[in-house]
Amino acid sequence: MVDRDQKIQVIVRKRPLNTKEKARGEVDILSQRSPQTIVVTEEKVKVDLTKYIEEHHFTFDGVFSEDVTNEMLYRATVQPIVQAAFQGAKVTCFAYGQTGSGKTYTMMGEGQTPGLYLLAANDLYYYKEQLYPNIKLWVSFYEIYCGKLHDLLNERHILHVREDAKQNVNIVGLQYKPVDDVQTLMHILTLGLSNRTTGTTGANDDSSRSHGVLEISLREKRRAVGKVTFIDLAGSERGADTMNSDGKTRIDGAEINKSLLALKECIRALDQDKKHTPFRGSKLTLVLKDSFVGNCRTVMIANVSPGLTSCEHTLNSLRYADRVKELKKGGGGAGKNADQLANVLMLPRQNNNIVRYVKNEEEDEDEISPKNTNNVPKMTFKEEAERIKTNGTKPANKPKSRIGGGFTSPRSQQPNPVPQPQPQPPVPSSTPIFDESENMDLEELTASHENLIAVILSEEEQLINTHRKTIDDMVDAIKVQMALLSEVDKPGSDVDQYVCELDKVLAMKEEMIRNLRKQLKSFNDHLRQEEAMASAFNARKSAMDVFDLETPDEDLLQDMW
Ligand SMILES: Nc1ncnc2c1ncn2[C@@H]1O[C@H](COP(=O)(O)OP(=O)(O)OP(=O)(O)O)[C@@H](O)[C@H]1O
Repeated sequence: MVDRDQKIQVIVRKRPLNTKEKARGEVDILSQRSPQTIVVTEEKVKVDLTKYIEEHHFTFDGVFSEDVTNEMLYRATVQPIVQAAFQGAKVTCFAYGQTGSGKTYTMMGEGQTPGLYLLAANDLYYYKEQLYPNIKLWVSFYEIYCGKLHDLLNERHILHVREDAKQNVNIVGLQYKPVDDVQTLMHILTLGLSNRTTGTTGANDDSSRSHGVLEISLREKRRAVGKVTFIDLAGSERGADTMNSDGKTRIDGAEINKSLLALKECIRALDQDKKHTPFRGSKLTLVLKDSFVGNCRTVMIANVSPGLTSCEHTLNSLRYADRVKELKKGGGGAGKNADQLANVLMLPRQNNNIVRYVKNEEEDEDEISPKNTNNVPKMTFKEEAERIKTNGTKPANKPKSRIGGGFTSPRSQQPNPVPQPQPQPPVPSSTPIFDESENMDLEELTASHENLIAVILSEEEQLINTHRKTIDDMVDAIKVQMALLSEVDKPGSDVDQYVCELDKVLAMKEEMIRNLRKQLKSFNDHLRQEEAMASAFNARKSAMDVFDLETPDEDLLQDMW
């Protein structure tokens, strides 16, 4: 059983071999040696093709074998800390692991077997009824997919994250449903899960590429008391799709990778009582900011698959979990390379020569958040419009406008038909396509790729916001022009005034389009650059694989001697 006073518990759960794996005659490579230890038995082949076995030992707060039920797991891990939520704690439980390793089975359960969501809810209701009758439970359920938040209880509506003046992170528009009993919660969860799996389309879109976040908040009247949050993380191996042939899959994979690395750093900061938590490192950690500061109880469950074919992923999952919380310094699965592994990207080991580094804890959080390396000015469009209003087109001794001036016509006016934006011709890329790639090694290439993906993700969001804002402003501009026309048609109207106002409106429209196209071009250039970088990487990687085959590593040569 976990120690209820410990802030972080890292535990490992092994699932049984499934029917397919058994039918294939797969060997079980995982054995639990003690309640805290698990051993991976990896079969390796020397260059002379003789086989040998390498054992990897890992120690965690708890190791649970395939015989352990969801209920047993719950009693030992989450139940001891659930009640703390009524005393103001933020209880958070993560399920981490490769696709198919049992994350959803653990969280949601299957058939008649309830998962942690329902087992915890049962206990929360029990405590509420027995001890805290004034507290109400509210549920929200959303997913983070490709860096965007979707409300699973509101038809996958896109949600936006905002930080207020007090630096509280708010998810604007997220629906919270009151739940008075476990049956209602069950119903809500089923609805949310159906939105999670059916709401996506396309070959690469599935729930294993998204993080599912279920939050049960405890509130007394309007006051937040505490909360229990469950996060069914994206399949950990999805982060290795960063050099896939499909651009969307690559960007999505990089986002997953970034979020899992940022999550590891945030939990480590919590574990080590660091003053600074790098929660801005990803959308996932930003929305979970609350779970990394103050009165927190966190359980990370690393789900692992036992089959030989999953060996690489299982080792990566165990190494990740090992780094989340170091139980014994320099030990566990990290072994002699602990320091280096602290920063290694958790890619399958065939990509081991691709080493990527994240910032260490001492560095400023702003350095960890994606850098805005593009040339798009930081100025918001509103500021840009203000600038034009005040500097750009303001005529000297401007007569007071008869129609109020400016773009913002009152919302109470009759809506005008929204003009469709003119189709934009493709913008030729003038940015040099990744000239330096030829001089970079794989490590530098991977780091640059990571930065570029961060830029692309933030540019995409900015571009869509600017586009939306441009359409709104264009509608306002049309209203202003219609008002101008109706004024100029009146007998005795001031034509000079009309000319001056119309000129101002047209100049602003031109500036809007210019700004939008500038962002579009930068985004487009970066997408092309990313493609070029991915193909440079793949070419370099293939060359290295050939080299690796021809050059056996030193350990193996020594073994042979
Ligand atoms: N502990 C377990 N006992 C019995 N069956 C299990 C266990 N864990 C997982 N399974 C089975 O393994 C399969 C895959 O599990 P699950 O869907 O939970 O994986 P996952 O990690 O959530 O994958 P994804 O990332 O695709 O959502 C399911 O059919 C599930 O029934």
